[in-house]
Amino acid sequence: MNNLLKQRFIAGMGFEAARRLGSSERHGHSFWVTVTCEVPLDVLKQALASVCAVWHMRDLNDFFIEPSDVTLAQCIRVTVQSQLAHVGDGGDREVSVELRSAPNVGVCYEGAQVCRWLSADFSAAHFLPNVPEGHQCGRLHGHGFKVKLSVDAQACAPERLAGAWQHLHAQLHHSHLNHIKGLENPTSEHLTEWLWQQLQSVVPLCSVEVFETSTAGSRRDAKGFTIWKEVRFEAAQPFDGAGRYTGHSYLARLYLQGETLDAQAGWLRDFADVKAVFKPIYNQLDHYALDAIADLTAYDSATLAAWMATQLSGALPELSRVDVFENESSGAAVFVQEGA
Ligand SMILES: Nc1nc2c(c(=O)[nH]1)N=C([C@H](O)[C@H](O)COP(=O)(O)OP(=O)(O)OP(=O)(O)O)CN2
Repeated sequence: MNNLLKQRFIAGMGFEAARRLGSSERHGHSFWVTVTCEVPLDVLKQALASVCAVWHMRDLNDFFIEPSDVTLAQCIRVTVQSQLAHVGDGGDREVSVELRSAPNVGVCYEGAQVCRWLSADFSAAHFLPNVPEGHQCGRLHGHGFKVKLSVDAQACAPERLAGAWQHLHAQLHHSHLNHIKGLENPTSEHLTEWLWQQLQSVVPLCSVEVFETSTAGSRRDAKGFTIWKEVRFEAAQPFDGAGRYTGHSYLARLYLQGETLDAQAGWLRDFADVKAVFKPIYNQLDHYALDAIADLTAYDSATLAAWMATQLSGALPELSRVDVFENESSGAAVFVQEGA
């Protein structure tokens, strides 16, 4: 197998603006926008900043009759794309846009599809009955779970999505998950599958995500399952050619993908295994300077993510993507593609 790496930078930015939608009163939002594209991070940030600057502290109805999340995301995408048309060899750039208009709602524009998402919480107890003896998840414990439900934005209004979730929240909140039919082995993967089955005929579903802890979770979509595990580390980064350094509290997010789950365990791979495989890499990074790593050729987040993906792909054949963030506004994603 030859693993090809495709890298994309991720830039995030906020803006404050007012709007009136339908018959609602004029109200204010703290919007947050994330754009992903292959162009260098500083170029991407500049393009995003030029859109956000125009709308910041303005009334969005001065620009649009109905400044819905979908309209704003579409406009950001087209504007960023046109700003990037002159970069490198030019041509159309694939730009993904995620717009969060409130802490729990937003839209995501990827490829040709615009998805509307709703995030929500529920608190519940569970244990995993099929883990090896002594595994911490074999004991009865609990989580403040988060879910993120994404639907086709053109075919599902926010109220319909919220209504569909209310019904499920009533079943899950303050429950013992193992007692719910279909959740006898309530791994994150089984929870996403259960939610997928419950919602599929009710709303035009794109994906279901379950955040079991603040560092690990699972996603179910039409292609199958993705899980992620996050690890934070503190490192110094060479800043320029003159010997200056800066530093970041980095976040690495490792994604594993598969169509089917281990029948016994009910998961793709134990989150704890993913963390254990990452540990030797973590040990080289945490509280070190990045230029102490001999085979790291540059110190930006894309190079770091690619280096991690190369180190990890042998031990984690299901690895599909590695994200590295320097902070909330600056990061990169490296996609692992199986090549010929
Ligand atoms: N693929 C899966 N692996 C694990 C699941 C799961 O549902 N799917 N569940 C668990 C446990 O329930 C556990 O609560 C979460 O695991 P883990 O990320 O290992 O939890 P920690 O709090 O120990 O992780 P930190 O790295 O300290 O944040 C186990 N695996």
